[in-house]
Amino acid sequence: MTQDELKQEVARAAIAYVVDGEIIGVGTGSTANFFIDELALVKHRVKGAVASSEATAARLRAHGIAVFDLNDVDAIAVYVDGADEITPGGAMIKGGGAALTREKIVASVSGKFVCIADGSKLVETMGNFPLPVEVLPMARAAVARQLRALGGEPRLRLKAGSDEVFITDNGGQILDVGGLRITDPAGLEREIDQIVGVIAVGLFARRGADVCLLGTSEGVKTLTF
Ligand SMILES: O=C[C@H](O)[C@H](O)[C@H](O)COP(=O)(O)O
Repeated sequence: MTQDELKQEVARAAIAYVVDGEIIGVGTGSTANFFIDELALVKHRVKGAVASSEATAARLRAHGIAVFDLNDVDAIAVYVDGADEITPGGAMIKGGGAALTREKIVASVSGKFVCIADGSKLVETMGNFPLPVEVLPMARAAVARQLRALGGEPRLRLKAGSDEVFITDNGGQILDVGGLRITDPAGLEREIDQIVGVIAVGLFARRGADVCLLGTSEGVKTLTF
């Protein structure tokens, strides 16, 4: 099976977690896009969605799914999103698609985090995938120095195929931090969160996944944490 077929399988499996009549939290990225397309097939079952990015909001709307502002929503039963890496304990690196801050906010008010990922995302120790850190533009160099002091190798994210700096939906910039071997995800998340100028770090350890639907050649495996 191709990676896209695995993503589609887990996206389809995630529909089992949709709660009828509720507003659902929806993540960002290629796997989340497959989920949005599956959700569209059962859209009569949900009241609508809270989106974790402008791109996700646009895709939901294109399918005729109502998009709610998080400020108008008290609680979300289920949040469905992909991951760049996930450990057997349910900690994740996210933000390859630059949506980490809004993803973290929507996940924080959601009762259940359902991670959907192809099997290549499961790792014993995270860090091969450079850790995204969203920063205020004026603090970029100061934050980068502190990330270097933690042993990381930060690189400023540029727009694909260009020399222009990538700007997030929030007006932030992203430092992709290589060279880390993340043996204590919750500790590192706390440490990076405390650096002044950081908007959010793409480590989801203190609020990790509750369930991971993992796409493998033997079918969808369900990991619960
Ligand atoms: O910012 C993007 C998100 O954290 C994505 O969930 C993550 O990058 C995984 O994306 P994909 O499903 O495209 O591998």
